[in-house]
Amino acid sequence: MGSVTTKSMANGLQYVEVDTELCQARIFLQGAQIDQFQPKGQSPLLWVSAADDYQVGNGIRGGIPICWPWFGQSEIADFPQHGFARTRTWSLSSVNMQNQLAIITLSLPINHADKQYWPHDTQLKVVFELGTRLKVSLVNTNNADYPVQLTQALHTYFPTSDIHNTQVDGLAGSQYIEFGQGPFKQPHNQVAFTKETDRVYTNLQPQQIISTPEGNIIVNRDNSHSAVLWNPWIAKSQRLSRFNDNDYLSMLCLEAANVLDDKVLLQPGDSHTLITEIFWQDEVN
Ligand SMILES: O=P(O)(O)OC[C@H]1O[C@H](O)[C@H](O)[C@@H](O)[C@@H]1O
Repeated sequence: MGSVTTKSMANGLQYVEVDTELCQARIFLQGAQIDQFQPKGQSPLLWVSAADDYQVGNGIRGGIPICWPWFGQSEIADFPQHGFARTRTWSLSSVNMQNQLAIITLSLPINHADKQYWPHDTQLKVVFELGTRLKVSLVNTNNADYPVQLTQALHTYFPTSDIHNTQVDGLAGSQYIEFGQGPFKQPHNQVAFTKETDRVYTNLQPQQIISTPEGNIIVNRDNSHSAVLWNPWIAKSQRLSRFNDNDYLSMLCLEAANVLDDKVLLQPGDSHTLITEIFWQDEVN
């Protein structure tokens, strides 16, 4: 039998600790941010910077920050990068065990202050399904009587022991925008890392494979035709908060998204679920 326990850090940050026959995981209520997921007998699937000190009000530099209700910079100056969901305290709505899967749902209460950013009557929840795989479903529902538009991303940080021996496959047919330039046609099915990479891909196939010296990580997306591929490389690593100068050697982000022409347009009463599922290709069962 597994255990799912709610705990607190000394500074008050609350988290849900999951320890089952299939995996070990940890999800913070702040940001509904999962920072640890490790299938039993396998390597961790999520990366977190050793420089992060888990402060109240900061997103954690690793795991899966939830970028919502916009990705990147808002069109409105002074609005926070990647929205506000990643620094708010979410409510733990339910915890279930189904077969050996732990299923944990959190929802985001929109308080009075947040209405300056998001005045719309919508509901946001996230469902984590934790087994040998990690499935994350971000569910938006529009309760307003007018259409609502948003962008979003599950900003997943993946580990590698050597970025120089890491590549991402499954990019054929896509196009990308990088550093404000483009769109460029993606020339090959795969990308390796030799410099700062910060690409917003559109028209993207639903599966990518990250090959690392530790093995292949499968990244599936559903209801998403866009994704962000990011490695800050040397100079940006030195400027990033909660990030060590050499951290770029041991991580990459591949972020399941709804951005650019893949943004979400919700008609009154409609729902949309952005899904990502990640697992080691050679699962141990
Ligand atoms: O530092 P943050 O606000 O967490 O953003 C971290 C990164 O997120 C995304 O991947 C963006 O494409 C990058 O440009 C940005 O640097």
